[in-house]
Amino acid sequence: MEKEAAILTPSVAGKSEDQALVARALTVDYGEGPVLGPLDLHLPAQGIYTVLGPSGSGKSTLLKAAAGLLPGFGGSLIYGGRPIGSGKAAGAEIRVGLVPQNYGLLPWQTAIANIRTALKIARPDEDRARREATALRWLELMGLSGLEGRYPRALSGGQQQRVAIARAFAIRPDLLLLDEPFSALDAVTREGLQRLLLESWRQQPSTMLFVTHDVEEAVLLGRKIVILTSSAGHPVLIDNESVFFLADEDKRDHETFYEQTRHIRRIMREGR
Ligand SMILES: Nc1ncnc2c1ncn2[C@@H]1O[C@H](COP(=O)(O)OP(=O)(O)OP(=O)(O)O)[C@@H](O)[C@H]1O
Repeated sequence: MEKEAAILTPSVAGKSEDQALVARALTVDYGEGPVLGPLDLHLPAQGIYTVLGPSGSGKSTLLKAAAGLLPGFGGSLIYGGRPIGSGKAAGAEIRVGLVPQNYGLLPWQTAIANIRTALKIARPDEDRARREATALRWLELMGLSGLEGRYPRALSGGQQQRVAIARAFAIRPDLLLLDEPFSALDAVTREGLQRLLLESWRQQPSTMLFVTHDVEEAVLLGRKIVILTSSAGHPVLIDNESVFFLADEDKRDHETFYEQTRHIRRIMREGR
Protein backbone atom coordinates (compact mmCIF):
# COMPACT_ATOMS: atom_id res chain seq x y z
CA MET A 1 0.00 0.00 0.00
CA GLU A 2 2.78 2.42 0.91
CA LYS A 3 4.52 1.78 -2.37
CA GLU A 4 1.30 2.43 -4.28
CA ALA A 5 0.71 5.62 -2.36
CA ALA A 6 4.18 6.81 -3.29
CA ILE A 7 3.51 6.16 -6.95
CA LEU A 8 0.02 7.56 -7.03
CA THR A 9 0.36 10.63 -4.87
CA PRO A 10 1.78 13.70 -6.55
CA SER A 11 4.40 15.45 -4.51
CA VAL A 12 2.45 18.13 -2.74
CA ALA A 13 4.29 18.15 0.56
CA GLY A 14 4.01 21.52 2.23
CA LYS A 15 1.75 22.85 -0.48
CA SER A 16 -1.61 21.43 0.37
CA GLU A 17 -2.25 23.38 3.56
CA ASP A 18 -1.72 26.94 2.31
CA GLN A 19 -3.21 26.11 -1.11
CA ALA A 20 -6.37 24.48 0.18
CA LEU A 21 -9.89 25.23 -1.01
CA VAL A 22 -11.64 26.39 2.15
CA ALA A 23 -15.32 27.24 2.65
CA ARG A 24 -16.32 28.90 5.89
CA ALA A 25 -20.01 29.21 6.67
CA LEU A 26 -20.67 29.41 2.94
CA THR A 27 -24.33 30.10 2.19
CA VAL A 28 -26.10 30.81 -1.08
CA ASP A 29 -29.56 32.28 -1.43
CA TYR A 30 -30.95 33.09 -4.86
CA GLY A 31 -33.66 35.20 -3.25
CA GLU A 32 -36.12 32.59 -2.02
CA GLY A 33 -34.27 31.21 0.98
CA PRO A 34 -30.97 29.37 1.38
CA VAL A 35 -30.20 26.64 -1.15
CA LEU A 36 -26.74 25.81 0.16
CA GLY A 37 -25.05 25.81 3.54
CA PRO A 38 -23.90 26.96 5.91
CA LEU A 39 -21.08 24.88 4.53
CA ASP A 40 -17.64 24.40 6.05
CA LEU A 41 -15.05 22.55 4.01
CA HIS A 42 -11.31 22.21 3.99
CA LEU A 43 -10.02 20.48 0.88
CA PRO A 44 -6.22 20.34 0.59
CA ALA A 45 -4.79 21.40 -2.77
CA GLN A 46 -4.12 18.96 -5.53
CA GLY A 47 -6.74 16.41 -4.60
CA ILE A 48 -9.79 15.11 -6.40
CA TYR A 49 -12.97 15.71 -4.41
CA THR A 50 -16.23 14.29 -5.63
CA VAL A 51 -19.54 15.90 -4.74
CA LEU A 52 -22.72 13.86 -4.40
CA GLY A 53 -26.23 14.82 -3.39
CA PRO A 54 -29.80 14.62 -4.56
CA SER A 55 -31.11 16.86 -7.30
CA GLY A 56 -31.49 20.40 -6.02
CA SER A 57 -29.09 19.95 -3.08
CA GLY A 58 -26.79 22.70 -4.36
CA LYS A 59 -23.98 20.84 -6.14
CA SER A 60 -23.91 23.11 -9.19
CA THR A 61 -24.34 26.12 -6.92
CA LEU A 62 -21.21 25.11 -4.99
CA LEU A 63 -19.26 24.84 -8.25
CA LYS A 64 -20.52 28.21 -9.47
CA ALA A 65 -19.48 29.79 -6.18
CA ALA A 66 -16.00 28.25 -6.52
CA ALA A 67 -15.79 29.56 -10.09
CA GLY A 68 -16.63 33.06 -8.86
CA LEU A 69 -19.75 33.07 -11.02
CA LEU A 70 -22.39 33.85 -8.40
CA PRO A 71 -23.50 37.44 -7.90
CA GLY A 72 -23.19 36.95 -4.15
CA PHE A 73 -22.84 34.47 -1.32
CA GLY A 74 -22.52 34.50 2.45
CA GLY A 75 -19.43 33.43 4.38
CA SER A 76 -16.13 32.96 2.62
CA LEU A 77 -14.52 30.80 0.02
CA ILE A 78 -10.75 30.77 -0.20
CA TYR A 79 -8.38 29.08 -2.59
CA GLY A 80 -4.64 29.17 -2.15
CA GLY A 81 -5.03 31.73 0.63
CA ARG A 82 -6.93 34.15 -1.67
CA PRO A 83 -10.63 34.85 -1.44
CA ILE A 84 -12.73 33.80 -4.38
CA GLY A 85 -14.89 36.80 -5.13
CA SER A 86 -18.46 36.92 -6.26
CA GLY A 87 -19.82 38.45 -9.40
CA LYS A 88 -16.62 37.92 -11.34
CA ALA A 89 -14.43 35.05 -12.43
CA ALA A 90 -12.16 33.79 -9.70
CA GLY A 91 -9.42 36.16 -10.74
CA ALA A 92 -6.42 36.11 -12.99
CA GLU A 93 -4.19 34.66 -10.26
CA ILE A 94 -6.30 31.52 -9.93
CA ARG A 95 -6.57 29.61 -13.18
CA VAL A 96 -9.97 27.94 -13.16
CA GLY A 97 -11.18 25.27 -15.58
CA LEU A 98 -14.94 24.75 -15.62
CA VAL A 99 -17.04 22.12 -17.33
CA PRO A 100 -20.60 23.33 -16.72
CA GLN A 101 -23.63 21.10 -17.08
CA ASN A 102 -24.55 22.67 -20.42
CA TYR A 103 -20.87 22.40 -21.57
CA GLY A 104 -20.58 26.17 -22.09
CA LEU A 105 -19.11 25.95 -25.61
CA LEU A 106 -19.12 29.06 -27.79
CA PRO A 107 -21.58 28.11 -30.56
CA TRP A 108 -19.92 30.36 -33.14
CA GLN A 109 -16.55 28.65 -32.75
CA THR A 110 -15.42 25.23 -33.92
CA ALA A 111 -14.31 22.59 -31.42
CA ILE A 112 -10.66 23.50 -31.76
CA ALA A 113 -11.36 27.23 -31.79
CA ASN A 114 -13.17 26.85 -28.46
CA ILE A 115 -10.00 25.38 -26.97
CA ARG A 116 -7.75 27.91 -28.71
CA THR A 117 -9.75 30.77 -27.24
CA ALA A 118 -9.53 29.36 -23.73
CA LEU A 119 -5.78 28.80 -24.12
CA LYS A 120 -5.23 32.31 -25.44
CA ILE A 121 -6.89 33.72 -22.33
CA ALA A 122 -5.41 31.31 -19.78
CA ARG A 123 -1.93 30.89 -21.29
CA PRO A 124 -1.24 34.16 -23.14
CA ASP A 125 2.52 33.76 -22.76
CA GLU A 126 2.73 30.42 -24.51
CA ASP A 127 3.59 30.51 -28.18
CA ARG A 128 0.90 29.76 -30.69
CA ALA A 129 2.39 26.51 -31.95
CA ARG A 130 2.50 25.10 -28.44
CA ARG A 131 -1.09 26.13 -27.77
CA GLU A 132 -2.19 24.53 -31.03
CA ALA A 133 -0.37 21.28 -30.20
CA THR A 134 -2.00 21.25 -26.75
CA ALA A 135 -5.47 21.75 -28.21
CA LEU A 136 -4.97 18.98 -30.76
CA ARG A 137 -3.54 16.59 -28.19
CA TRP A 138 -6.51 17.02 -25.87
CA LEU A 139 -9.00 16.58 -28.68
CA GLU A 140 -7.19 13.40 -29.66
CA LEU A 141 -7.16 12.12 -26.06
CA MET A 142 -10.91 12.72 -25.94
CA GLY A 143 -11.38 10.61 -29.08
CA LEU A 144 -12.35 13.62 -31.19
CA SER A 145 -9.67 13.55 -33.89
CA GLY A 146 -11.24 14.52 -37.21
CA LEU A 147 -13.95 16.61 -35.54
CA GLU A 148 -11.74 19.63 -34.77
CA GLY A 149 -13.44 21.79 -37.39
CA ARG A 150 -17.03 21.00 -36.37
CA TYR A 151 -19.23 23.58 -34.71
CA PRO A 152 -20.94 22.53 -31.46
CA ARG A 153 -24.34 22.24 -33.19
CA ALA A 154 -22.88 19.56 -35.46
CA LEU A 155 -21.58 17.49 -32.53
CA SER A 156 -23.52 15.04 -30.38
CA GLY A 157 -24.11 15.84 -26.71
CA GLY A 158 -21.35 13.44 -25.66
CA GLN A 159 -18.92 14.94 -28.20
CA GLN A 160 -19.69 18.47 -27.01
CA GLN A 161 -19.13 17.31 -23.46
CA ARG A 162 -15.70 15.93 -24.42
CA VAL A 163 -14.74 19.21 -26.14
CA ALA A 164 -15.63 20.99 -22.90
CA ILE A 165 -13.49 18.53 -20.90
CA ALA A 166 -10.60 18.91 -23.36
CA ARG A 167 -10.84 22.69 -23.03
CA ALA A 168 -10.83 22.57 -19.23
CA PHE A 169 -7.82 20.24 -19.05
CA ALA A 170 -5.89 21.98 -21.82
CA ILE A 171 -5.47 25.19 -19.86
CA ARG A 172 -3.78 23.29 -16.98
CA PRO A 173 -5.93 24.94 -14.32
CA ASP A 174 -5.13 25.25 -10.62
CA LEU A 175 -8.75 24.61 -9.83
CA LEU A 176 -10.78 22.30 -12.03
CA LEU A 177 -14.55 22.32 -11.57
CA LEU A 178 -16.52 19.60 -13.33
CA ASP A 179 -20.31 19.43 -13.23
CA GLU A 180 -21.36 15.89 -14.15
CA PRO A 181 -18.77 15.87 -16.92
CA PHE A 182 -19.42 12.29 -18.06
CA SER A 183 -23.22 12.30 -17.85
CA ALA A 184 -23.82 12.22 -21.61
CA LEU A 185 -21.39 9.40 -22.33
CA ASP A 186 -21.92 5.70 -22.87
CA ALA A 187 -20.53 3.33 -20.21
CA VAL A 188 -17.37 2.32 -22.12
CA THR A 189 -16.41 5.89 -23.07
CA ARG A 190 -17.15 6.96 -19.53
CA GLU A 191 -14.86 4.33 -18.00
CA GLY A 192 -12.11 5.27 -20.45
CA LEU A 193 -12.42 8.93 -19.49
CA GLN A 194 -12.46 8.13 -15.77
CA ARG A 195 -9.09 6.40 -16.26
CA LEU A 196 -7.81 9.30 -18.37
CA LEU A 197 -8.92 11.78 -15.73
CA LEU A 198 -6.98 9.95 -13.02
CA GLU A 199 -3.89 9.64 -15.23
CA SER A 200 -4.05 13.32 -16.23
CA TRP A 201 -4.51 14.39 -12.66
CA ARG A 202 -1.44 12.42 -11.59
CA GLN A 203 0.65 14.13 -14.26
CA GLN A 204 -0.87 17.53 -13.61
CA PRO A 205 -2.39 17.49 -10.13
CA SER A 206 -4.92 20.30 -9.93
CA THR A 207 -7.49 20.68 -7.19
CA MET A 208 -10.60 19.14 -8.62
CA LEU A 209 -14.24 19.38 -7.56
CA PHE A 210 -16.17 16.77 -9.48
CA VAL A 211 -19.96 16.70 -9.25
CA THR A 212 -21.66 13.43 -10.05
CA HIS A 213 -24.92 11.58 -9.44
CA ASP A 214 -23.15 8.27 -9.70
CA VAL A 215 -22.05 6.78 -6.36
CA GLU A 216 -19.57 4.37 -8.01
CA GLU A 217 -17.97 7.22 -9.92
CA ALA A 218 -17.67 9.30 -6.74
CA VAL A 219 -15.96 6.42 -4.94
CA LEU A 220 -13.75 5.59 -7.90
CA LEU A 221 -12.39 9.10 -8.35
CA GLY A 222 -12.58 11.00 -5.07
CA ARG A 223 -9.93 11.23 -2.41
CA LYS A 224 -12.68 12.67 -0.26
CA ILE A 225 -16.38 12.64 -1.01
CA VAL A 226 -18.60 15.59 -0.14
CA ILE A 227 -22.23 14.59 0.30
CA LEU A 228 -24.73 17.43 0.26
CA THR A 229 -27.99 16.61 1.95
CA SER A 230 -31.36 17.42 0.40
CA SER A 231 -32.13 20.38 2.65
CA ALA A 232 -29.62 23.18 3.00
CA GLY A 233 -27.56 22.01 5.93
CA HIS A 234 -24.58 20.01 7.05
CA PRO A 235 -22.68 18.18 4.36
CA VAL A 236 -21.08 14.85 5.17
CA LEU A 237 -17.41 14.55 4.30
CA ILE A 238 -16.16 11.02 3.69
CA ASP A 239 -12.51 10.04 3.64
CA ASN A 240 -12.00 7.76 0.65
CA GLU A 241 -8.22 7.26 0.72
CA SER A 242 -8.54 3.51 1.22
CA VAL A 243 -10.04 3.30 -2.28
CA PHE A 244 -8.19 6.24 -3.83
CA PHE A 245 -4.80 4.64 -3.37
CA LEU A 246 -5.72 1.28 -4.83
CA ALA A 247 -4.29 0.63 -8.27
CA ASP A 248 -6.87 1.62 -10.91
CA GLU A 249 -7.33 -1.85 -12.32
CA ASP A 250 -8.15 -3.27 -8.86
CA LYS A 251 -10.58 -0.65 -7.68
CA ARG A 252 -13.95 -1.82 -8.93
CA ASP A 253 -13.37 -5.43 -7.90
CA HIS A 254 -12.04 -4.60 -4.47
CA GLU A 255 -14.05 -5.34 -1.33
CA THR A 256 -13.17 -1.85 0.01
CA PHE A 257 -14.77 -0.24 -3.06
CA TYR A 258 -17.93 -2.26 -2.62
CA GLU A 259 -18.15 -1.48 1.11
CA GLN A 260 -17.60 2.23 0.51
CA THR A 261 -20.35 2.44 -2.11
CA ARG A 262 -22.74 0.68 0.29
CA HIS A 263 -21.77 3.04 3.10
CA ILE A 264 -22.37 6.10 0.93
CA ARG A 265 -25.70 4.85 -0.39
CA ARG A 266 -26.83 4.44 3.23
CA ILE A 267 -25.76 8.01 4.09
CA MET A 268 -27.58 9.35 1.06
CA ARG A 269 -30.71 7.45 2.03
CA GLU A 270 -30.64 8.53 5.65
CA GLY A 271 -29.20 12.01 5.12
CA ARG A 272 -26.38 11.56 7.65
N1 LIG B 1 -30.29 30.99 -10.86
C1 LIG B 1 -31.10 30.47 -9.92
N2 LIG B 1 -32.13 31.20 -9.41
C2 LIG B 1 -32.94 30.73 -8.46
N3 LIG B 1 -32.82 29.49 -7.93
C3 LIG B 1 -31.83 28.71 -8.39
C4 LIG B 1 -30.93 29.15 -9.41
N4 LIG B 1 -30.04 28.16 -9.67
C5 LIG B 1 -30.37 27.15 -8.86
N5 LIG B 1 -31.45 27.47 -8.10
C6 LIG B 1 -32.08 26.62 -7.07
O1 LIG B 1 -31.07 26.27 -6.11
C7 LIG B 1 -31.22 24.92 -5.70
C8 LIG B 1 -29.90 24.18 -5.93
O2 LIG B 1 -29.70 24.10 -7.35
P1 LIG B 1 -28.42 23.38 -7.98
O3 LIG B 1 -28.53 23.50 -9.45
O4 LIG B 1 -27.21 23.90 -7.32
O5 LIG B 1 -28.69 21.87 -7.49
P2 LIG B 1 -27.95 20.54 -7.96
O6 LIG B 1 -27.67 19.77 -6.71
O7 LIG B 1 -26.79 20.84 -8.82
O8 LIG B 1 -29.11 19.84 -8.78
P3 LIG B 1 -29.03 18.78 -10.01
O9 LIG B 1 -28.46 17.51 -9.43
O10 LIG B 1 -30.48 18.61 -10.37
O11 LIG B 1 -28.19 19.36 -11.10
C9 LIG B 1 -32.39 24.36 -6.44
O12 LIG B 1 -33.52 24.39 -5.60
C10 LIG B 1 -32.58 25.29 -7.62
O13 LIG B 1 -33.92 25.37 -8.00
